[in-house]
Amino acid sequence: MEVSIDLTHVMGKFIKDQEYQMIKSQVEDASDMLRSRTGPGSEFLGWLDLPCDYDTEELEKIKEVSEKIRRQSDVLIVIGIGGSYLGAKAGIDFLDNTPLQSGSNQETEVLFAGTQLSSKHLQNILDYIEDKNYSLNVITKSGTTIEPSIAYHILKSKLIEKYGEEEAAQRIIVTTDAESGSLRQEANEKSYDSFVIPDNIGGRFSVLTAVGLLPLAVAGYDIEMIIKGASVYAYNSRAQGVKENPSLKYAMSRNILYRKGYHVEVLANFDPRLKSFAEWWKQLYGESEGKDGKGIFPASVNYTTDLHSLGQYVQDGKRFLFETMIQIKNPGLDLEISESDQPDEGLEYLEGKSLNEINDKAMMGTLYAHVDGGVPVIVIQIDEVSEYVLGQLFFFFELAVGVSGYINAVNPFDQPGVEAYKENMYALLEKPGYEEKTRELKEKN
Ligand SMILES: O=P(O)(O)OC[C@H]1O[C@](O)(CO)[C@@H](O)[C@@H]1O
Repeated sequence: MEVSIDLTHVMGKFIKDQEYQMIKSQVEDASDMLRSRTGPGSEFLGWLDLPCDYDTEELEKIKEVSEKIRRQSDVLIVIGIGGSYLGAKAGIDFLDNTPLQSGSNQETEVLFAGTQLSSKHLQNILDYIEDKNYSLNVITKSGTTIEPSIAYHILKSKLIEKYGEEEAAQRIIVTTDAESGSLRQEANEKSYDSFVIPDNIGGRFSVLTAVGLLPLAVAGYDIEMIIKGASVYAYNSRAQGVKENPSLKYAMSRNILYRKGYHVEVLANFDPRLKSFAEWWKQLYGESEGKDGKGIFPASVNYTTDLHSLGQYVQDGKRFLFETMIQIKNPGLDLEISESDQPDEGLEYLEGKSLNEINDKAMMGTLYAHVDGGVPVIVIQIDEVSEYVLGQLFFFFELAVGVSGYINAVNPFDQPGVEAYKENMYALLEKPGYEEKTRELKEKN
């Protein structure tokens, strides 16, 4: 497989063979529970067979609608938050060939709105699209999330102002629940192009549905190859035990480390194309595992940049961290260091070497240093940057978190904790239905 895991730098020093042997049966039980759909949250396991049983009609519809958007618009604004945008952003930034701005080399640029409540951010988007043709893809499973609802409200009224009701309806694409919510109703009434987020797939596991695939197709990427990568990984992993299955090995090793007091996992990359991928991973792991007073806290660093900031803490600070480094074996483009015309520049030892080679040494140097400093380092290797590998990587992490949550005896498919702030916010905004909470919060002041 194009995604593999290397435990050389944790086994022995941080994980004893007996620990591995003793947790093995728990990992296999957790995996069986997932596969047999007998564990908590099993009504949300639609993602598990999704890539292998992909609905070809749905895929064709995604491609058709993406072509229509590409024909009519310079910009697609994806409106969504959490699982309703992180996967698309992760994929677009991972596959992006231009180092400076996400999506900027594409015919139709993909921007994201509704990802927070900043007026400045929204105004920047409004200014940017002023003289451009654009479409909106509003993505929300619940249809009630406040950030995308506000962004949609503002952007839709601008769209209608610019194009009129009739043409605006050709430029709005809704991705939401099959039946419930006002957005579904609006999509039906106005005949918008629309996609369904299946009931049995939670937001953070939805990247391989139209949620992630439509924006990726609009950005010009081969979504069939993404599904192919995920399906090959999903298919092969079905028959594999802990010894062969990279997701199970990952779930196993991080749980052994967690039990030994390594409570924070730092996902480290050595390529900015993986920066947004880490954001997708943080939501997937944070919402799936952080509950019932338990769970590994998922954090991320972007090396070598962060070696000059957080690197100090990782090397030398409090010892409760373990690192998971993603290594791209063939990163593609490789610049060579030419001969210097200034003899005392101090770079002579690098002449003739390439940037990828130097980056590789930076990674190995960091890995050895961190292991010596008491940080266990798991290495996940991917062959290259491609749609196929992206599909594999998405599925690798989804499968691992399902198993990992079960090993730690939590329901990895719910997220009750995110409601607390929402209730307070609604009460403070005096939303009807929250009167009692409003009174309670006002008494705090
Ligand atoms: O797609 P929705 O319903 O707008 O939700 C967006 C995100 O908000 C959350 O519910 C958390 O508030 C996530 O689980 C989800 O991905």
